[in-house]
Amino acid sequence: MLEISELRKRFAGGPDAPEGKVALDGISFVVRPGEMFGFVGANGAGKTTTMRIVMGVLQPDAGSVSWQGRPLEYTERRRFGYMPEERGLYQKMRVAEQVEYFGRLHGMDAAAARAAAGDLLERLGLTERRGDAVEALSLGNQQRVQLAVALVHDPEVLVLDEPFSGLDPIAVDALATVLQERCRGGVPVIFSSHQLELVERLCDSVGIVSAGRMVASGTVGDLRAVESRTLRVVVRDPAPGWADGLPGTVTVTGDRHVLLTTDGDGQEILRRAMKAGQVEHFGTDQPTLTEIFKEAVA
Ligand SMILES: Nc1ncnc2c1ncn2[C@@H]1O[C@H](COP(=O)(O)OP(=O)(O)OP(=O)(O)O)[C@@H](O)[C@H]1O
Repeated sequence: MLEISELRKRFAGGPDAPEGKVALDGISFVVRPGEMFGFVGANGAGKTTTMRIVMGVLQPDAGSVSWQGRPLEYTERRRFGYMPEERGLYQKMRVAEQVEYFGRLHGMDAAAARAAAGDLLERLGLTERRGDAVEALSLGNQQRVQLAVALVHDPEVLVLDEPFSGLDPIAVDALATVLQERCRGGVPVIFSSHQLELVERLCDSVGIVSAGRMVASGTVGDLRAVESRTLRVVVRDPAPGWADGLPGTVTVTGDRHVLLTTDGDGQEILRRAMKAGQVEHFGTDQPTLTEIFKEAVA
């Protein structure tokens, strides 16, 4: 597994902030083979810094990164697939040639690189653009090429900084399918994203980072379990004042009254609701990842 332990990083200050900036304040998490890990957090929370340290682009002040129980070195990192925040493609090089070239840089022979590039370009919807220079592509299509470059050498681990940003819904689905396949094949995948519905849909586990610290992590199910549950009761045409004295808030739409509460005795609330009118719904709402995120970083 990939193990990130107690990473700390402070950037040197400039004239405006001589004390410097603590970007990471003890970040730890693990990603297991076959696990898709969604790395989420507000702008500036520390996601990119963490991924750069994992990839050896930056050195931490303290902490360590290990893969399969051993500290990560250049040789292992070479077998990783990385999509950096600062996208890096050769603008004049043609699309297929570029993806093949990166495959060769990772040690593939020419035939294997050509086959893998052709397959990925097909999967990511770029076959018709394979002969175009990268600079002639739209930003979203350049992003697809960047993804093909990260994936071409069949990496052991994938570290992707906002891979879904700027992609249209068709490309999002194509990339999600490719990543899920790699994951099912045993590859740990870390990706950062601000698209929380997507993270919720795709990821086995999620880490929420805030100001350089991991403030919540686990499966979306685990994170939900520690959230306060909201009870939702919908009563049709109830007697006036039916919810007086009950905890929570009532909103009225037409003849439907909706009571939302995180407190109180559910059975008592149900009895009152049934006495007051026709109960159309009685149950707890599952918080979305967006709601969990907002609470965790508040
Ligand atoms: N090279 C640098 N020099 C100084 N400060 C930096 C540097 N790189 C990052 N930082 C600071 O470290 C903090 C973490 O930044 P980082 O890019 O890791 O956040 P992020 O979670 O990836 O944000 P975003 O969602 O906006 O991409 C920020 O306060 C940022 O300004």
